[in-house]
Amino acid sequence: MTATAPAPAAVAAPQARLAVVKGHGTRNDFVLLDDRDGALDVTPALVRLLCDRRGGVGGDGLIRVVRAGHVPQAPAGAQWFMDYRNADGSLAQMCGNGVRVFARYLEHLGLWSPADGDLPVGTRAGLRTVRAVPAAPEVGDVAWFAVDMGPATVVGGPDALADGGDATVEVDGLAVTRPGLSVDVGNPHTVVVLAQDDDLDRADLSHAPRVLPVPADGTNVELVVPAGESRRADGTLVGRLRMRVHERGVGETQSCGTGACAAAVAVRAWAGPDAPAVWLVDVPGGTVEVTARPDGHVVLAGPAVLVADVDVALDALPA
Ligand SMILES: N[C@@H](CCC[C@H](N)C(=O)O)C(=O)O
Repeated sequence: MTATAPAPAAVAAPQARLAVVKGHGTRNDFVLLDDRDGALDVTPALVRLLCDRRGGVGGDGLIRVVRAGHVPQAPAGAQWFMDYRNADGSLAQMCGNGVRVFARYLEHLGLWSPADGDLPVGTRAGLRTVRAVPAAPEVGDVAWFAVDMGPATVVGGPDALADGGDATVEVDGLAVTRPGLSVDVGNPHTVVVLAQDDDLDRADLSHAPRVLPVPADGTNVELVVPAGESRRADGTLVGRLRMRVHERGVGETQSCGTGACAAAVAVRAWAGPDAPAVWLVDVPGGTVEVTARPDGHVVLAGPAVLVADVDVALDALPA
């Protein structure tokens, strides 16, 4: 009689895992992915699943860190490329809150340190440079990052300003259609200035505002209320805005960095040459600072926070 070998103990099939980090800038939140060697196939479906707030990790967008050498469209001068995707899986050219969180993530990965000096980041909108700075004095003694966002331009030029805007925008919850101003910050924005806080609070951004003429590539819509000016101890005149935003490819978010730049540039263009160059923009998720430099570039400053390391069980995501 031959001995029967004992049955092997059941071994669970190894699960496919993906290590990601969750981070945010003024509660505009992102799933961060380290793909430094460009080995991952990040499909729109995977982005949607990871950004899903119930079935996935949850985020307004996904940011993939990849060496610029692995990205044919990366601009010259960058070692790292920020591959930004909206929560619906679509590509966007630029994310102002995201690029600060990108820098914080590189620091966390040991791939860059503020002590190394400025960080040039490749994006689909071109090169953006990030550096560590102290927060605006109105906010307190915390560490921020500042980003040279390049030029932010009123698309229709002076004609659009003279006409009160180059678009009309219909927002649920607001009785009348409003004029909007198109501003290019590398990605498209339409800024609507409202007269009072009440209007801003009443706007229903659970649906996308309807913009005419319909922008060919969609747009991010910012609703803005001017909230006065003040002087800092060093004499700097600072304007203040309240802002809510409906983002292309996402929905209403708690903050939008490129949107804050667009809002400050639009209000400044309407206000004329004596308007402040520095603006604090209060969004539902916090405060960012936008500075219009004499050379036409805008600088966006604000916080960048990492909140969790997540080991995602890819098999658990719905097919
Ligand atoms: N939240 C971002 C902008 C992200 C891209 C935007 N939704 C688009 O499609 O252009 C920011 O902080 O700038």
